[in-house]
Amino acid sequence: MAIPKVFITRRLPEKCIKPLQQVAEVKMWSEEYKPVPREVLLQEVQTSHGLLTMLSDRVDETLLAQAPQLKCVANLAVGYDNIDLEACRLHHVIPCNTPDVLTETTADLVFALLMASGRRLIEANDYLKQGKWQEWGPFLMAGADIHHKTIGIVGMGRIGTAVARRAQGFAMNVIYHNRRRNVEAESELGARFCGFESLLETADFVVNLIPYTETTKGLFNQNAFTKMKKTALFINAGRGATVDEDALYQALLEGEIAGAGLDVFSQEPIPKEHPLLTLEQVVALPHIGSASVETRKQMISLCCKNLMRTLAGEKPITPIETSR
Ligand SMILES: NC(=O)C1=CN([C@@H]2O[C@H](COP(=O)(O)OP(=O)(O)OC[C@H]3O[C@@H](n4cnc5c(N)ncnc54)[C@H](O)[C@@H]3O)[C@@H](O)[C@H]2O)C=CC1
Ligand SMILES: O=C(O)C(=O)CO
Repeated sequence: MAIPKVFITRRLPEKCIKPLQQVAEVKMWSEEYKPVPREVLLQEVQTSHGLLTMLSDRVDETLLAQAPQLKCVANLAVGYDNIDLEACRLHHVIPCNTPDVLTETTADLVFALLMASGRRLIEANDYLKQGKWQEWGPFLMAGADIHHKTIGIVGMGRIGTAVARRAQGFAMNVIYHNRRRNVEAESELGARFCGFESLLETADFVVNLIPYTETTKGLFNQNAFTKMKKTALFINAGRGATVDEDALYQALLEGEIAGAGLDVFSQEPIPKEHPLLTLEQVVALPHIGSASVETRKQMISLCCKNLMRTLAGEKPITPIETSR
């Protein structure tokens, strides 16, 4: 094959993609913070052998039908709900993701979000900077304890297990719900398997790390929030669409649950005027779970390696695995 062509859908540091540039003609969308327009992407795929995509790019039948030479889509994320896997299979395109390299970084952020929500860190910071701090008071910005509380992890895969390991350091009681039993987490971390409803009723911190699929769409609905303790905090770093956000807003407003820490939303970026952002008991982050400089470089490097291998006719390191 003549030199293959790769299109990257966001501007990435030249240094990170150098190895890829040595084996392929690489073209990159010029913006770092704006997604490539759909029509540009549809144009570019017509001549591309490889694509390096972001989680905001839809890789579907329409796109793949216009990409006769495409061999690989390397997604800069472990989640792959933006990719139609069946369409990839039909078009003989290998989809890849970035598992493992982001696990610990994302678990750090999940724990930070849990702590920020429990101990009201953002509210307290704003209170001080807005000049509201006049005197020390016994219950000034008093939050919820984290140590010795029960954490309920929904989606006990790689990241869930890494969060459980952190929770162990805080002497938390770890319960989890997952499609399959996680024997490693049970034996090494003392995590206890639970039915979904039982977890909701028991946990002080409900942590969502489940992928978005047809089955998990809107899993956290009004019924789920009603089951949670009134003192519970809901942490979401999985995907926004696994949550009915109207129901979450109502649950927070009516005191069905005490607060939420959210890194992901149904619509990203979430509009500034969204009702959830008006609540002081909500800590909201712009989807930064895996956003450390080191990890983002590793994710880019893994995407490049997957593309290079596939274009050379070899097996990629991390083709998307759906059987977990
Ligand atoms: N906020 C952020 O920046 C990030 C978010 N994520 C999200 O976290 C998710 C998890 O990532 P990993 O832990 O690496 O994936 P994983 O595949 O190791 O873990 C997911 C777990 O969820 C379980 N699961 C799937 N469907 C289920 C269902 N219907 N009921 C019960 N359990 C179910 C699977 O069995 C698996 O054990 C990703 O799919 C992504 O959506 C991942 C990285 C960063
Ligand atoms: O990897 C993912 O799935 C993310 O959401 C961002 O790292």
